[in-house]
Amino acid sequence: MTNDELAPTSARSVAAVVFNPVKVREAVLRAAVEAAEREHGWAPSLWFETGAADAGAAAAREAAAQHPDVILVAGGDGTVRAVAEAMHASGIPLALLPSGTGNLLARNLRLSLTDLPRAVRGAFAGVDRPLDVGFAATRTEDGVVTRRAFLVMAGIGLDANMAANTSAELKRRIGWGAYVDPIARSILGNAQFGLRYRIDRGRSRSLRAHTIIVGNCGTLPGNILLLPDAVMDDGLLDVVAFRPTGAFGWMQIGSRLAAYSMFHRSTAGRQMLQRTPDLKQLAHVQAAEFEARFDEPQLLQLDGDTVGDVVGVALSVVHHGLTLRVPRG
Ligand SMILES: Nc1ncnc2c1ncn2[C@@H]1O[C@H](COP(=O)(O)OP(=O)(O)OP(=O)(O)O)[C@@H](O)[C@H]1O
Repeated sequence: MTNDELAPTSARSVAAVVFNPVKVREAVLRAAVEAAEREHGWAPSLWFETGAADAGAAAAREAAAQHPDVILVAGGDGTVRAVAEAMHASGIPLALLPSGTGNLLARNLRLSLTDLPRAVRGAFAGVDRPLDVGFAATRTEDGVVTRRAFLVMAGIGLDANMAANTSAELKRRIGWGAYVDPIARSILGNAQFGLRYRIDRGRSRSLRAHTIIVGNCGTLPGNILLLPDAVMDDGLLDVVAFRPTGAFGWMQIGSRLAAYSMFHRSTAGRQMLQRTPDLKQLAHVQAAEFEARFDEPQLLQLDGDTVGDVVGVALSVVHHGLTLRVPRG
């Protein structure tokens, strides 16, 4: 039976499932979804596969065109990013079934990464919460401007090189440990780049940095808390520029990130962190918009996927641009 034949004809609710067949065990996923349909009296769900050349945009558009009550996304951050970009304006809630390697969005939302039945039940009977959607308008050397969404982070410099140089096979086998080698090489190379930037359309300033990360969420791979002030639905992006000078600078950044992870868990710890002055090597600012022009083309990554070299980027946020459906509690 095709999805058209299954399209909702009655008052029964219906879900759409967009899934990455490379990342999920389809039979297990279908069994969990069918169990939830029976439990909640929903119509049979509509199914859409992502493809090697299209990480989810086409599937998400087809899914949204059927006006389902919720769209479940089974895949990693790349799949979620592509799906959210294509369907966020529809207003249909999105439920995550984390199935990637990093699952950074799910980690930042503190969702279970292993309990598929719970994640599926959450899609059928969870609660809706708003999420800000980041947008990156990039300009390439030949003048082409492209606008893409991101939900977790945009990274320029070391961060984007890490995303580009980490082999998918290694990531699959050893997870985030695969990032150690590219990080080490980038630190030893200590390549900095020059840029001119503006915050919230203010004065243009220049800066040299090793890497710049602009986050909607604060936690990096390996559970490293990079942006302790980042809140996913506050209408703001958190911008941090890594500007270490030599090995000592990297050590200071390392100790500061360790302190974030250690103290952020308690209220007293968070208050102490708020009183601690920013580290010069780790300059941080919150903004609704961050624009940058680079002296040389720089690699950009969005939610872990490399976009390519860009000469400029404007990063902004749509406050409550997406509705997420998450499990209760
Ligand atoms: N049908 C398919 N066949 C082959 N490859 C696919 C197919 N559908 C999607 N892909 C590939 O899967 C990639 C997206 O993977 P996804 O983001 O789901 O997982 P991940 O990379 O492990 O996630 P994370 O960023 O969380 O580590 C896309 O680059 C896309 O090319």
